[in-house]
Amino acid sequence: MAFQFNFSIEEDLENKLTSLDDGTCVLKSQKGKQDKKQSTEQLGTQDHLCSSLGNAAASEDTDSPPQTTDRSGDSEAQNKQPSLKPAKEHVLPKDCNQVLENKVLEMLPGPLHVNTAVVKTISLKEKFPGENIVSKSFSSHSDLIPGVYEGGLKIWECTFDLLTYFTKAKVKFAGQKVLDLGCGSGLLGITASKGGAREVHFQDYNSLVIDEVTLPNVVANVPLQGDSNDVNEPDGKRPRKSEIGQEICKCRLFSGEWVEFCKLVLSEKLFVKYDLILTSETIYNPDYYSTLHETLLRLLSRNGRVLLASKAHYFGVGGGVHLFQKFVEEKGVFEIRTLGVIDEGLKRFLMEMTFKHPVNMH
Ligand SMILES: C[S@@+](CC[C@H](N)C(=O)[O-])C[C@H]1O[C@@H](n2cnc3c(N)ncnc32)[C@H](O)[C@@H]1O
Repeated sequence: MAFQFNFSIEEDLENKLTSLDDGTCVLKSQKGKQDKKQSTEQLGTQDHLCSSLGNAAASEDTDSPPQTTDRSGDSEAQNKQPSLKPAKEHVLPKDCNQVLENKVLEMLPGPLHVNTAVVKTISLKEKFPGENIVSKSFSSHSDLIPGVYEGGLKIWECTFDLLTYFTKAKVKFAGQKVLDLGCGSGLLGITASKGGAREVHFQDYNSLVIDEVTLPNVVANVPLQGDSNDVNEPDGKRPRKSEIGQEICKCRLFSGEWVEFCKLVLSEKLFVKYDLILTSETIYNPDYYSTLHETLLRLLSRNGRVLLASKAHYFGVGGGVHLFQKFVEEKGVFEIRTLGVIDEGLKRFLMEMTFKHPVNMH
């Protein structure tokens, strides 16, 4: 399957890269270490480091999580708890066109039922000088660093599995309120909005991911509410349905850790729960299962459903479908069932979760 990368690899960096047998790219000087290593870089052999390498010396996650623990100390204890990275909403800029400045758009290849453009970020270097999540990810040879960078800069394989499932199963988005949880590129939410969702929220752990990847992708693909994407704008100011060819979908973007994200949205007086929560490759770390489960429990509407895509197992981090399924079953709140198994390359699963006791609508 072809992958679309959001970051271009700078020439000098590219020259230092060498390919391993599994398609992974590593720095030539680091190949020896890589041969011995069996850790988080095994998080999916096909969607790998190359995507997060571009501009490796580049940006800074402008609001890195407050480090509640010293990561150089007892790493096992620290990894047990996701850092409580505060959540915030990323307000859409008045002039959305600005978001696409310095961005190169590419159409996603493959048999997707919607035309989706994704951005290649030319250079984050000037915008975010200094240390950053990209270079941290690069220097630790990892697609993610728990509590610091959770992998949203690239498009992970299971996102494409869910997109294919949407088409095959004719998933209905019309009129729904949708959450793309752990959105990264935001392709799931973007597809929902193209399918007529009334409102789509995007959440990613990292603020930089939202600003530099999700937001540009949303702006490039979703007709937004005038310049401000504000449904409260007087009708006369909004582009009419006929002008844009589809219903306007209200999009909101959030960064931060799941518990904090829940707190933020649930603090809104008029908050309405989600009809559909889409989530791809978010169950790799068993330490997060509790907060993820709690998030789904608190944010899903009683008759809503979660569509989740995951690899069978994430080497190095230890999570995977079976472990998560067991966790959910033990909690006893949701039904969890398998919708499909993709048995090429690394085995992957599509799962559905619904409340065991939905509200009787009649
Ligand atoms: C491996 S990436 C997958 C990105 C995207 N869904 C895809 O399939 O391409 C995992 C995503 O889950 C989110 N995530 C993981 N753990 C999280 C946590 N504890 N709190 C908030 N977000 C988290 C991160 O934002 C990250 O983007």
